[in-house]
Amino acid sequence: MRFRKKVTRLKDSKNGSRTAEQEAAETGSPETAQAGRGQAFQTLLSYAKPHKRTFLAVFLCSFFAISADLLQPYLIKIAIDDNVLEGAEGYRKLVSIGLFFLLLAIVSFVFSYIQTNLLQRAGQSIVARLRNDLFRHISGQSMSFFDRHPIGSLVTNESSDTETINSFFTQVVVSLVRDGLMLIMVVCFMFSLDVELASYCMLLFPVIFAISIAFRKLLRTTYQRARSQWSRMIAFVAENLAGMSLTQAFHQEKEQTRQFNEKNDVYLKANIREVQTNVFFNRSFDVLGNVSVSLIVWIGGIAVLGKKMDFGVLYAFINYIRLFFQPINQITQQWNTLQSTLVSMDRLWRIFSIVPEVQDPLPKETKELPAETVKGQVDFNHIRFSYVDDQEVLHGLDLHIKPGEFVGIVGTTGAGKSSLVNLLTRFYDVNKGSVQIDGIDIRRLPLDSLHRIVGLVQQEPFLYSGTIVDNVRLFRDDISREEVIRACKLVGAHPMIQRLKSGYDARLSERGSGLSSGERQLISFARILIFQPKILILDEATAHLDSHTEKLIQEALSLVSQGRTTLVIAHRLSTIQNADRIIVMKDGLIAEEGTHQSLVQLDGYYAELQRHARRSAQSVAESR
Ligand SMILES: Nc1ncnc2c1ncn2[C@@H]1O[C@H](COP(=O)(O)OP(=O)(O)OP(=O)(O)O)[C@@H](O)[C@H]1O
Repeated sequence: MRFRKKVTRLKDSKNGSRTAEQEAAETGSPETAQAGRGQAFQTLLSYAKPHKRTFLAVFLCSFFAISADLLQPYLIKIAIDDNVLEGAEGYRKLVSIGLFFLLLAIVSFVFSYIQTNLLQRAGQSIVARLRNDLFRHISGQSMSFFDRHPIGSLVTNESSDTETINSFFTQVVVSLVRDGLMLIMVVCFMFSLDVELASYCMLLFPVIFAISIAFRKLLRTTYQRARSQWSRMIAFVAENLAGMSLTQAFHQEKEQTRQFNEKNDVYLKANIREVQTNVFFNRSFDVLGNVSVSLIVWIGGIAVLGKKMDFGVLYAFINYIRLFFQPINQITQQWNTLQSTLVSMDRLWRIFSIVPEVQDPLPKETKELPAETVKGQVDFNHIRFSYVDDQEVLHGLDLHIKPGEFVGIVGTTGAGKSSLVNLLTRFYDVNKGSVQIDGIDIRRLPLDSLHRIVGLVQQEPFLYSGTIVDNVRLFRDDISREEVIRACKLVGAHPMIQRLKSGYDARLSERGSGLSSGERQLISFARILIFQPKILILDEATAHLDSHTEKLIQEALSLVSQGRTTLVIAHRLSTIQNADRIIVMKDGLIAEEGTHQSLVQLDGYYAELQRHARRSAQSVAESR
């Protein structure tokens, strides 16, 4: 991955909290942005390196196309000064000049066509590779990364930021090459026609330079403002779409629409301001161009009247001064694209420079633990953990689970149940203490082995867009359809799948919508039977399941937990009544532990939770 190789790796601190550099890279302090821009730009160019032959061909095509364009006014000058007044002889030459003019137009068309195609192809393939690298990089990030980066903004990175980089190659680079070349050649033609008049025109350069400098900061600020408002709006839309059911359930549509309108308005204003600045900037060159033409007509006209200059030369000069402003106009119009490239590059660089907090161990520290030999002993040794510095969530928790033990975890919301199991999958790393499997610190296990050993059934299981079969075997073709069907039958998902129109080939829509959360959990259970992890974590569905699905889940759970160490975060206490041990969590610590019977007898926090659950169930039943 080029971008990742080249950027400065921002080192992660051992205990999981982020370094100052990492904070700075993510929050984008100006110094970091400045430091990163050079590297980011170099990296971007390294993406272009494999296409250097194409860029050379583009340069040659531009040269031929521009030469053909610029010869045209010169031909007309020859026609006017040398042939128009020559009678029959001049007429024949005029016909050949006309044909040559036509030939030049065809040459210009052909080379421009080839150049545009070559450049588009190179630009698109550069960006396709960049998008791949970015997607792979984001997919390899730890959960803390996703806590800090809204999905909407990552979508913007993956879509519009990479597309902007494409515009850089297909517009900015082409403009710099083609228009830069054109400018140089126009100046050469002007000097070859009349040195004095050409020298006057050179006075325009400092004026153009001054205008560009005057607008530079304003253009950048307005552009950046518009872009950040845009990405705020997209992030808002992405979040809202993900939480649409909640919005509707709590009749938040009006409020959310109001907030969206507000963001949309701010973006609209920022956008208008940006467009106004651009138009003003670009049109100021038009004005300068027209002033120059009138000066040339005045100075050149006097020279023609005084017989110091041929009329054809003046005609060609007027054409060239117009052509002189054309590339300048084009180049300055690319200013915006260049600005957007810099902003996008900055943003991509910030993402690319984030090293995942959770990583594979170094080779010398790696311990192999083949999945077949795992016994399933799990030890949480005095673990301390915080998502955010200074806000500890788990405070030195100790928990030792025997191979094959079924452990239920209960507690009030926010007690730290999910945080605890997230440490076992290494979605996050502990700040202090250690988590071990069969006596080996899980930070020493390669992540892919760890994830083969520890299986997870989430509260809201994620299903990919694809068929049921794809989702159970996770797109692995070496697992047969028959195995998938057998697993689904065992967990009791078969009748439900058969009710779907295309059965096992039914394509699930995004995130498995179309299936209830209980049904999605059943599919996840089938996955467990296919992949056979030695340790199973189940975050039980919180939604009220109908009694039939609840029974199916209970049965599936007792089936899949056989022969594996199982940790179940239970929201319904009935799920874990038969657990070997129940852990009761409170404020990031274990408050009580024991079997259901012993905890009821203790009449402590667990008994209180149970009474509370019973009261809630009663009031739900009464309200029906
Ligand atoms: N991604 C996160 N970033 C910051 N804080 C978090 C994050 N996830 C959880 N927390 C905080 O950590 C604490 C423990 O949360 P956790 O999700 O582990 O509790 P829980 O017992 O699983 O609760 P629930 O039953 O509601 O799922 C809470 O105070 C919560 O606000």
